[in-house]
Amino acid sequence: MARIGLVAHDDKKDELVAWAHAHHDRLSAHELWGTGTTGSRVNAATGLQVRLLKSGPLGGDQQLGAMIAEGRLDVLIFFIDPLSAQPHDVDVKALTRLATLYDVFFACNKSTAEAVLAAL
Ligand SMILES: O=C(CO)COP(=O)(O)O
Repeated sequence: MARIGLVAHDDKKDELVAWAHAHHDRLSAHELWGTGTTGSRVNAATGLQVRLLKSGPLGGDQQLGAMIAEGRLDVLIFFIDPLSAQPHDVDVKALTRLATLYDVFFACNKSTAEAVLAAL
């Protein structure tokens, strides 16, 4: 069982929800964590039990970063929107930096998320 963080920027939330729905059975075998809005949407649409952190712009990205730094998260699935500026860009950078630094599985698009999930 892996500990997986799920996050998506607003324009990518539909895509992440659809991906989680498509992989419900596989994902249900893992411990799921999510930023507030993303996690709530996945829970409502799929019936999965994502444990909710704060919304990303209110500290949820940093909570996931802290989990990575403390060795409490194995995988980060973060559907990033490359076409929109984010008001909390510094938090996004901090999270992606820690995911890279601590060498956790880190998928920022759907194709990579498919590969990571298949590898778990
Ligand atoms: O902002 C986010 C990632 O940077 C995601 O946060 P929400 O899931 O709360 O929208």
